[in-house]
Amino acid sequence: MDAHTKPVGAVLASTTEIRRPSREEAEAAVRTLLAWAGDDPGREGLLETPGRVTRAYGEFFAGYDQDAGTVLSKTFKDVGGYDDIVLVRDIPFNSHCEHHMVPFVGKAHIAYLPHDGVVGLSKLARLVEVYARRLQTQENLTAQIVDAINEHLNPRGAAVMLEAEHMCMSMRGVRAHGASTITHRFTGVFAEDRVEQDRFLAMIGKR
Ligand SMILES: Nc1nc2c(ncn2[C@@H]2O[C@H](COP(=O)(O)OP(=O)(O)OP(=O)(O)O)[C@@H](O)[C@H]2O)c(=O)[nH]1
Ligand SMILES: [Zn+2]
Repeated sequence: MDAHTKPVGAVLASTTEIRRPSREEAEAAVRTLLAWAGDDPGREGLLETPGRVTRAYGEFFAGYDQDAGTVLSKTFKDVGGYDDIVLVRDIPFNSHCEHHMVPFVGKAHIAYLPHDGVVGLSKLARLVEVYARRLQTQENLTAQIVDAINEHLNPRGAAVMLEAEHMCMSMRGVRAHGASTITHRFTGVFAEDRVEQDRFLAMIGKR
């Protein structure tokens, strides 16, 4: 496969292969946006900006080149028979909304009930990064995290809650500063058993 012909967003609905533009083409697009904003891309202060922006995009959207299966591939079974809730809360994340390409910023709370071993705790935060570093809706991000946990860890249940502020709602448009959006998804035991759901909510301080 040509270095610039990668499946972009292969996990999204479309699996169409889109040619990845070269860095030079991406930098030219940034110069176009600078001029569209009303500035002069040729002035000294902006000369290096297209290079910086494309490098920043490389970080913001690194998730397209990452894979949840790789992150969750290593599990541990020697945990003293522990089989209760494993919960990591307040995992900070930054993502970009797919409608406006501006950030939404918040925290993720992730829990699962182990079935056949546990995963390293840092891997849950890495899993959030795999999907947050793409263009997203908060609902899709929530669903993708839960689906990956179910697919790769096969737990008795999984619970994910995200809380985030969307800059497209605070910096522009309706300008609802401070409004936060909460999404959650419960599967397995967390979906079937209100007691387990309540334990999750209590552990993240929502009850
Ligand atoms: N459901 C959902 N909506 C989102 C998310 N991020 C941004 N949005 C919304 O996407 C919608 C896009 O609406 P449009 O009417 O197409 O675009 P717009 O004219 O820029 O909308 P306004 O933001 O209301 O000015 C807006 O209501 C945003 O608030 C998200 O993660 N989930
Ligand atoms: Zn938006």
